[in-house]
Amino acid sequence: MQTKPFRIGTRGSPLALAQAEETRDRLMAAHGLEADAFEIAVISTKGDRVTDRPLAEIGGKGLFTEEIEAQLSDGRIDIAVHSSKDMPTVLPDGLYLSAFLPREDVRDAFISKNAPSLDALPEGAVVGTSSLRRQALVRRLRPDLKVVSLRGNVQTRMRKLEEGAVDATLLAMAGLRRLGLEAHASDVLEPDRFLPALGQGAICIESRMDDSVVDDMLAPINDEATSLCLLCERSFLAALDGSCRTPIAGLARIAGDNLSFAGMVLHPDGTQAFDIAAGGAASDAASLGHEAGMDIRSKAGEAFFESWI
Ligand SMILES: NCc1[nH]cc(CCC(=O)O)c1CC(=O)O
Repeated sequence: MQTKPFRIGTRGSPLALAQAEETRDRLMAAHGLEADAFEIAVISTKGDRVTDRPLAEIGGKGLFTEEIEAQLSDGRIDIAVHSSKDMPTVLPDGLYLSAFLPREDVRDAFISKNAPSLDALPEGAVVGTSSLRRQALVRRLRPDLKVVSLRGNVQTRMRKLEEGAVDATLLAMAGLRRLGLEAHASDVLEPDRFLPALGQGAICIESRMDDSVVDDMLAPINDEATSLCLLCERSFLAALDGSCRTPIAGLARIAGDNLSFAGMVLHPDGTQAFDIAAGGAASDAASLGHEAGMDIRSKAGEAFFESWI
């Protein structure tokens, strides 16, 4: 008798595939299964198909997840593997983030052929990134630089850099490492200066709420510390209710039973930023994140969020 393979849904970019394979490999190791017990199903999303416009412009939550979640909801796949940072805070009914893999490097990398660091770029140099958070942070640290949008997957962006379309770009260290491209990083930006995106570096697994077989399958590969950090970070994001046009950054870290969180919202032009630092028991991850979000909202004032939209 042939048993049905366990189906893992993912986008088709090299990074997404590497993440799906890492998940499969961890499941194989945890359950003593062979690779042929799994099938990786590549699913194309709107975010993958529309490549000529900035993401914030296409708008709509779940640009990279909708088609995958539709297949998950109706049982065509058993789990979906995502980058946590690309996941909206509200998921379709009946689905949830059921496991998080141990977090990779959370930091952003600075990549350039012309300068060893962001500080060393000559005045007026062009930095290409389509992330509103990275754009705002660069403008804040280096108002003299020219920031332009640069979309495409990691490889595409590296190619555009190579071709000289921009002097520098910024990418997540996590993605570079998963693709074996970390040697391309000219510098690594520390979170105290360049706060990463919420969820950066964490692979998450989405599944159906009523699927206890899948829950049991995922339990041994879930990383508890990453899971608590993401609970805090996603609660922060949910409390802020940020549109995809709001530059938002934040990072939770766990040491023993304690969780510390740093969060920030920025004006897209980098001239204004509000930040928050919080800490407490790791078991209070959700409320710490929520309160940090409410706090930063009242600090910034509602007008701040509406001033550029
Ligand atoms: N939005 C694309 C995306 N989503 C997750 C990562 C990196 C991997 C991660 O953060 O886990 C990237 C590429 C990048 O920002 O460089």
